[in-house]
Amino acid sequence: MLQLQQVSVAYQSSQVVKAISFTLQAGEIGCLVGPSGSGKTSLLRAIAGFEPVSQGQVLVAGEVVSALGVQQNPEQRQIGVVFQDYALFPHLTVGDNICFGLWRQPKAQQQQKMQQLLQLVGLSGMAGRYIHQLSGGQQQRVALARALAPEPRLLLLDEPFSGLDADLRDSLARDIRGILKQLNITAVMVTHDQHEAFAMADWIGVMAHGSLQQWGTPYQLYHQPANRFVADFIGQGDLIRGDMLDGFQVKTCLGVFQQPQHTGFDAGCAVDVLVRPDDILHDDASPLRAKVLSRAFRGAHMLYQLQVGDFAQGSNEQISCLAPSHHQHQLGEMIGIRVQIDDLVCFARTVNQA
Ligand SMILES: Nc1ncnc2c1ncn2[C@@H]1O[C@H](COP(=O)(O)OP(=O)(O)OP(=O)(O)O)[C@@H](O)[C@H]1O
Repeated sequence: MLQLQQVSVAYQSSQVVKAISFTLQAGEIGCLVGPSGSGKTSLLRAIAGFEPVSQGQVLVAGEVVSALGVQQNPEQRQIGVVFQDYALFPHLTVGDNICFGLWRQPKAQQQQKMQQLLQLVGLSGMAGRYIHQLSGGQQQRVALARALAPEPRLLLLDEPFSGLDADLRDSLARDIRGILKQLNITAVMVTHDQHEAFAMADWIGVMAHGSLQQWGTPYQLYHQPANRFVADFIGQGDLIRGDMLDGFQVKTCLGVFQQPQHTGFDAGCAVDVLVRPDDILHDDASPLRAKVLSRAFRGAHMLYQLQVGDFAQGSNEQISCLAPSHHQHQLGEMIGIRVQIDDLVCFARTVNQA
């Protein structure tokens, strides 16, 4: 449904999006995440037709809508956009906001469509209200209904939840995903919040400095990050030193870990091994001991920062452990841990990190 082939975007001479390619099938939701300035909005604007591409092409339903010398305007593309600030018309009612893009249709048809959409976004009975009479979450639902009204081929959402508080963001993201799936709408959302991306996306693209670092499912990004940047940006984790015993096994201060596929590193290579907090299980009976350096209460869980390795040898490796919060341990205490790494992720150790 949406295909990006080597898409670049430049402002004057500076290239801010660099040769990005990905594909979304009909009904799939993709999210672009990345730090501020990584080029997410510029890429979204190029897909929408608000910015030209400086290289590559964008295809919607197999048709080239952007390429060098080709620039369909946003209306021709039949793309709906939901902006960060909702961009609703304050002088119009909810109903009139939703009908705004339907002016070509007969009034009765507009009203019917509007009522259907209000029901879909959970705002039945609110057609007569003005925008300032709605909460932020309700306003965002109106913005979604307005973008969906002309039945776009593709929906683009630019940081749609950033003005809302954290609890509401998560639940609205899940609701909106449900609505888009119900309508089988293909969508691309930009966010810098990975939790939002996890709640919404079938596919996530991680961007840094204008380049796509990895395009994958949420599971792949978390468990099989392609590089250090993705490992660091997605989820929490620590890197500990490892030495490859062969292509499949690595020795660390937490023991030897292995995986059935070749790691890409040969015997003797010095690597860093990614350890996620959920790889570390707290177990008082375990002979593997770790020292509590700090702890942070997270409601159901306590996040412990632990020192591991041979302390006598001056090891200062640190990992995190997410333990049920009714296990209360003091700073400096030695606790038992077990390690359960299902996906082994190794990166070449760089000189300054040795
Ligand atoms: N109209 C413009 N003219 C010139 N440079 C721009 C323009 N818009 C964005 N940029 C620059 O392009 C780069 C990418 O910006 P962009 O807004 O696409 O990033 P982003 O990842 O969406 O950031 P944020 O999360 O802060 O919105 C930045 O360095 C920005 O300063």
